[in-house]
Amino acid sequence: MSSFKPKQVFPRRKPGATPAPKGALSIYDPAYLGLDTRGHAVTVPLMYRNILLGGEPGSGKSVALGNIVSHAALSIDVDLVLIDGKLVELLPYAPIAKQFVGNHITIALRVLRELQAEMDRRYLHLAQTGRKKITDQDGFRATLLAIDELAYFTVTVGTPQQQDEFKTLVRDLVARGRAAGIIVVAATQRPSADIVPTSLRDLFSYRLAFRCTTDSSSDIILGTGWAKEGYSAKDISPDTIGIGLLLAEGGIPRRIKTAFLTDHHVTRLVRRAVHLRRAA
Ligand SMILES: Nc1ncnc2c1ncn2[C@@H]1O[C@H](COP(=O)(O)OP(=O)(O)OP(=O)(O)O)[C@@H](O)[C@H]1O
Repeated sequence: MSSFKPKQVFPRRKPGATPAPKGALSIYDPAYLGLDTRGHAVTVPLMYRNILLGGEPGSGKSVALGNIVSHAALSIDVDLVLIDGKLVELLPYAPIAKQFVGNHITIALRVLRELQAEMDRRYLHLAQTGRKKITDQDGFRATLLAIDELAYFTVTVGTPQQQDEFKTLVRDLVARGRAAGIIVVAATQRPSADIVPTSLRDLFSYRLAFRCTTDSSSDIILGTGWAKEGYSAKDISPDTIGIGLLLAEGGIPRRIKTAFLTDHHVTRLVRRAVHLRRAA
């Protein structure tokens, strides 16, 4: 197996700006997710992308989401907005998050509305400057919005109106956020059409399906027809936690094993991220 050493990339800066602190990563560089079946490192680009993670409870979604959020934590050129219906999964990253929301739909809606307004401001800037997407030279920081458990906010808590508003805001951010430098990474343990309708799923350029109970729930994450082609997350054995099928835009699903950060790793990583962000 090959071992992966994350590139220590110094975020690109405007000419004349103070240099980035040593060891900082950049959101413009791909995030390390784990290994493929040949032992090769698997990375996913984050900037201008959205990522959907799905699978049954305990299959490894939060660990994968943690890998992505960890890359963003160490990337001093991105703000983290974390919405965690389970409260405890993303909580360790709260010290470096611009906004952290637990299992509170009213606050989650307020944060999403603010992000939508920010996205609109950025589109106005793009329109005024005749360009199509925000870059690191624009003076706008990238934002990573991570949502752990879509279903919690879209079917479990809140009134039907709040749940609908949550769905609408997330859909808008997934549909229009990329060019505005807003990355959405969302996880769900309920891969069903009411939680992830096709029209929403298709907006995610990267999809990662962990073990699913049926071929159709696997297809809900990866896309219709993949199970028939032999790519179904139903075939992942319950004993193999952290194994998933990763579909990258335009490719075919690839079996991967995610890297596993222990609580201790995460604590140390966040401490490092706090230091890097203070020094930036
Ligand atoms: N890549 C991995 N390597 C080793 N163990 C893993 C890996 N991924 C997950 N696990 C183990 O499986 C447990 C469940 O994983 P995780 O919390 O990510 O599942 P989940 O799909 O988010 O579950 P739920 O939907 O119930 O929250 C983890 O606490 C960890 O012990």
